[in-house]
Amino acid sequence: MEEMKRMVAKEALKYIDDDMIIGLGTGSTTAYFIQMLGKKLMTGELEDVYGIPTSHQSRLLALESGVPVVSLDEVDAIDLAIDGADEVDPHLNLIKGRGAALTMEKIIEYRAGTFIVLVDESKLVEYLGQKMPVPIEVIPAAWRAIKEELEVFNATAELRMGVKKDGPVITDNGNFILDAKFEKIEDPLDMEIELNNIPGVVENGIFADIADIVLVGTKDGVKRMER
Ligand SMILES: O=C(CO)[C@H](O)[C@H](O)COP(=O)(O)O
Repeated sequence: MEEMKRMVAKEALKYIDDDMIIGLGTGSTTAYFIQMLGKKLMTGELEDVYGIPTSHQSRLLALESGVPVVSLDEVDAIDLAIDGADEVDPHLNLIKGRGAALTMEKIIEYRAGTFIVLVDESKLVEYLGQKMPVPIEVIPAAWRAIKEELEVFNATAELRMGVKKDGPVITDNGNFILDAKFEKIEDPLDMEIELNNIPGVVENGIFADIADIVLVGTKDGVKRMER
């Protein structure tokens, strides 16, 4: 599994040129990419590449790896974004947010000229919701009301609890995460919009029609899916 993650991260480097602004996703697969990008910058193989982190995790790792960072309000455009995913359907719709960084990830990746997703083959599903719940970032005061309102969509939601921390997970934006298990998400774009219409929802982990390229690590090498 780790080898597949390294393989796709290495492949993603081929899309990076000098003078690019790159959205830096969150998670273990993107972490390999950030470290490899740092090495290319240190050796001078790449120059003047700046990263826009999507989380504290990616910001700290970028700084540690030698990737200079900028924020969204300092740039005119984002050339490319690289990130992992928890599920990918055949139309390249995604579920993201296991790392609770979905809001900033969507803010950056929606605006990137090209959004490239890095996964291993275990993340490929026939339909969204097949294996994973949809993480939903919510304003803390609204979590219980939203949990109940999600029943309209036949979804069962759990408040995500911290590990090595008592009580709920607090996102980088100071909010809670509800993990909502759906039976089957028939229309990802429609569900993404519906969920964001619930007052108190900050953002949800369905990324419909955003990914341009998915690089899939398999036992036989890297496969490329394109929209
Ligand atoms: O959405 C995410 C974080 O919010 C991650 O990109 C997603 O969970 C995949 O992570 P990993 O590469 O560790 O499997």
